[in-house]
Amino acid sequence: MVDYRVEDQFAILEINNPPVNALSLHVREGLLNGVLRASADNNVKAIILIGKGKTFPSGADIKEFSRPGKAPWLPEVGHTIESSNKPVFSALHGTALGGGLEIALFSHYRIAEKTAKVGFPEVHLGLLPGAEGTIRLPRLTGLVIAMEMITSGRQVSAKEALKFGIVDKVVEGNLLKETKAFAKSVLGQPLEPRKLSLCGVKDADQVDKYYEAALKELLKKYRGVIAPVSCLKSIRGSAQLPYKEAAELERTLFSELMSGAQSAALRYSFFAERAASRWNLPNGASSANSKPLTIKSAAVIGAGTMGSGIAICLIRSGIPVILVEQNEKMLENALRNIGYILQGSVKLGRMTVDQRSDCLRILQGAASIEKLKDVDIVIEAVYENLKLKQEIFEKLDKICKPTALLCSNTSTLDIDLIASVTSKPDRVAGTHFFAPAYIMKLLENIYGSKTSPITVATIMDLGKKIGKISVLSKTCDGFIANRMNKIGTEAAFLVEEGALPHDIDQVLEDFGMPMGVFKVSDLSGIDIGWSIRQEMAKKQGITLTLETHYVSGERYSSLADRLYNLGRLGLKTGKGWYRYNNASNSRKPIIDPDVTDMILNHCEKLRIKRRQISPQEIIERCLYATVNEGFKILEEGVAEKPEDIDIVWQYGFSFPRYRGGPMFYASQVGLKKVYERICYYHESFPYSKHWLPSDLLKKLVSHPNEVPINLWMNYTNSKL
Ligand SMILES: CCCCCCC[C@H](O)CC(=O)SCCNC(=O)CCNC(=O)[C@H](O)C(C)(C)COP(=O)([O-])OP(=O)([O-])OC[C@H]1O[C@@H](n2cnc3c(N)ncnc32)[C@H](O)[C@@H]1OP(=O)([O-])[O-]
Repeated sequence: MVDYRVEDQFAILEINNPPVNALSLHVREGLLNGVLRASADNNVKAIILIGKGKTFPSGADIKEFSRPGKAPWLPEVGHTIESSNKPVFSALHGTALGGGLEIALFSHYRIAEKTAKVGFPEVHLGLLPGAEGTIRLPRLTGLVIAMEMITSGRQVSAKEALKFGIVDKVVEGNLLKETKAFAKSVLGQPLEPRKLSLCGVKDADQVDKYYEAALKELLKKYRGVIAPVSCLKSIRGSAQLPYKEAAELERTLFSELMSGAQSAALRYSFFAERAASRWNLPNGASSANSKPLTIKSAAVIGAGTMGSGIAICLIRSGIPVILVEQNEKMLENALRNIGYILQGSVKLGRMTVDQRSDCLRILQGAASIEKLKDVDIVIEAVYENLKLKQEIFEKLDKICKPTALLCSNTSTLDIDLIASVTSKPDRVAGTHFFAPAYIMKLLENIYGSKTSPITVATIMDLGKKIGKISVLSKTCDGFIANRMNKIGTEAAFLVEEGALPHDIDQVLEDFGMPMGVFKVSDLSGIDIGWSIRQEMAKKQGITLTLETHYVSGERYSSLADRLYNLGRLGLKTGKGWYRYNNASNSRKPIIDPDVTDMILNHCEKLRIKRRQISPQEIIERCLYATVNEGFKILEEGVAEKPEDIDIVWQYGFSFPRYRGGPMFYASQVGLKKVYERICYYHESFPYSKHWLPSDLLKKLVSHPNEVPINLWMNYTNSKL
């Protein structure tokens, strides 16, 4: 794992632990032994640490964190490096992150290849740099930069690292050769000034001021998240305490974080995100054995908010797009708006003026779909209406080349029904973007019963290419995201029973959701949900009225329909579940007594006796109903694994990552407890079939060993 060789009186310790040279036990042993051996070898003048393959170590081995670890620990390896009698040079390329950067900070000198990046991403895992990174970085960069880098987890370029004093030289060409050349230029110089444990923090006298300012920012930016504040405390220790005591404080804070629920959830999320990109179809096809097609051109049908957003995602990645819209005025507006949105990206420094021009150059509008005969993929993003979509797909089937993929941005409709009107259902799939499509990271891809593995591979690959996190779902009503989302349904029932919209929003926001469900509903538009409900009613051949309380034996709340009838369509009309000050263009929701009156009126009409509802009940009703549906989704194979569901929730609904996602959250609460509460609510609300306990969940609780291991992750069994 660490190859040792001597060349030109340099001991080269080459770390070889693909794919990212993580600092696993054998790497730590190899480094420790290698440094001791080189230090004792009279033929060696200096030691070079370098990574084989694509990178210098990108951190500690995160997989080791879930099992009891073994010495030597990283700080011990680090101190052996620093106290060597020979100068140690770290030669950085790729991504020198976390423990990797800490090893470099124990070295006496750091040389970086021009394209290298360095950083401390531990905070994203709910941790802090635990091998004295929080003590050493401030000694090089000063407190402000160290605070910013460590609490944000930002990776900085080699050039920036040089400016900050993190690296001593940036080189181009052969990294090892350049490192040797640099080493020769400093050989013989005293090592003591290069040992960070012997240096002070330059701006230590300012620490309280910097700490307070940074803390204020962090509490605002990362509400409810523990690690950034612990990082800050440890950095403060680096300035206030003698080195050894600061290191002890860092270790204590690190251990606290490591044993906490947030880090467990964040580490799970790291692996879940990577697991979600791997997929298996029931017919044996998988991401491992299916090759994607190359997408060189695309078309988007419908120039509304979604269509325009999808077009932006594609052109930003260099894929030429034809945006189709029958209504000329709307097309003109959409093209102009896309220009404005990209202008906004330029202002935010996310793209250059030239990049914006390149994007706009590969975007063209068209009034009819006749022009789409040569494109590789079509993404339809028109109104959520099956008949309309089928008409479009029927036409596309005739116009597009036989190899073109035909995709729908539907959020609920059955892909098989859409595919059924085409002659090539194997080429039809769902590509469900989340609004705003050019910001939200999730792409929920949907396969139907006839979708081919090549089509699946291509849309999953396309997601990655356009910077999305792709998750695969089998077709069903609502797919993973919307089928599972029972928060809105239960929230409306809770309002009928006694809570008010802002009570529920507050509880959900305290839980960590960035925005409560009623605020989200106002933002996306009350009419959106209304038309979905109307479509559903039409399918069932029923008419919904404001007094409808049951639909096909299922409890139904018409509260949102009342808002729709009042023309309260949400933010766009200045009124919805909340009121908005349109005069000042404010998006800030204001509690509206008219809504409270409407709710009380509604309850009176339906003779519902209102009661006090606790925050605990709000969380349980909103989340456990969702989790129960998640287990049904797993049972039916709609989602292949719980990780897929959790990633959908993190990236589609901004579920707090530090809680892992609804399925992981349930495992942390304890599946037995969750199951018991689901049974209790099922008894209390027999007319809501989403409370009918999932068989899989029941089996997991009563006979965990009978559940196929790939359906659930290791974390769960320990919590049962
Ligand atoms: C006594 C106290 C001791 C305390 C010691 C504390 C030390 C320290 O402060 C703590 C840390 O370093 S915490 C760590 C701080 N460091 C970080 O947080 C860095 C985390 N890593 C990254 O950000 C990205 O992986 C890179 C940017 C490195 C590469 O991106 P890319 O090129 O797109 O590649 P990719 O697709 O992302 O990954 C490829 C494969 O590698 C896998 N894997 C990756 N890193 C791993 C790791 N550290 N480990 C294990 N595995 C790791 C990954 O799962 C995937 O596996 P799969 O089976 O193929 O799915």
